[in-house]
Amino acid sequence: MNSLPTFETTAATTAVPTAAVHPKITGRNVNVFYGEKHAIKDVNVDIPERSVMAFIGPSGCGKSTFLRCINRMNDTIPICRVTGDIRIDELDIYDRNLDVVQLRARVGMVFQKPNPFPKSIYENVAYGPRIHGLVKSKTDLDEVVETALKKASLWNEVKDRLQESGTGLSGGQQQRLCIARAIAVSPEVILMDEPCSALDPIATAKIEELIDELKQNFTIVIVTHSMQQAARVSQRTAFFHLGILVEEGATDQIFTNPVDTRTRDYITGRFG
Ligand SMILES: Nc1ncnc2c1ncn2[C@@H]1O[C@H](COP(=O)(O)OP(=O)(O)OP(=O)(O)O)[C@@H](O)[C@H]1O
Repeated sequence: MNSLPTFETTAATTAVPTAAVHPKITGRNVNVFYGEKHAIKDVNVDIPERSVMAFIGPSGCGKSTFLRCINRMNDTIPICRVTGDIRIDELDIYDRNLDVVQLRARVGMVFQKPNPFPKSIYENVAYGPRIHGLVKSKTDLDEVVETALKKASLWNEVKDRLQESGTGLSGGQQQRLCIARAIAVSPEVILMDEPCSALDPIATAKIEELIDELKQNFTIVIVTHSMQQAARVSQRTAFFHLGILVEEGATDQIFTNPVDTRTRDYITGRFG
């Protein structure tokens, strides 16, 4: 990192991206306010389909806030106001006629702390497909549960104890169960907010391996404090600082040849 060239600091907000590939998600002039607090400032971003984008940046820079905009989780915070335009495949997800329940089926979420329901392993996965009416019979449901658990690399560990409580699994298994629960409703996008921060290195490695496989079928956006993790799992990285998306690009480029001094300072450990 010491051989990095001298950098110019770029403008305060990101330019509108000119993506070569078809983006799954586009954000244009996105601003987020918590009351008077301006947490996200004029963010423009394109998130490519079937790949992993990492959001990195120092604590409080707005990574989770922006992530939560993508499935309108911020709607649950009364003082939060979002302006601008966010689209998934051209669909304006802030359209007032949009069904947010349907949106959250298309855009699944995995949280920092594994949060399985206090129900059986089977029920954790079966719940979503059942309430969204995705299955016609018990046989269908069994198949969906098995497929989701297999995709989440958990099936072999739980197939003989599907009726046991999901909360009785180890932390890493619980997180894979939460991923299976998200996958079971066939989302297009999976948002992950520091999904490994409560896990040990072995469980973390399993989740990272899984993320790598899942990107074949899903668009994944991950918030992480670990630059090593961002470098390992993502194809593109966006660096946030003080609510601004400072720089976004191919992960290799962000970590080896960032354009902006703030990005370089962060990845070389000068702040954050
Ligand atoms: N529910 C909330 N109410 C008020 N302010 C909030 C709320 N959630 C976040 N903020 C503020 O918005 C800013 C961005 O927070 P956010 O959690 O998005 O940052 P972050 O980059 O994800 O941080 P961390 O890495 O610590 O999780 C911070 O100043 C934070 O205090």
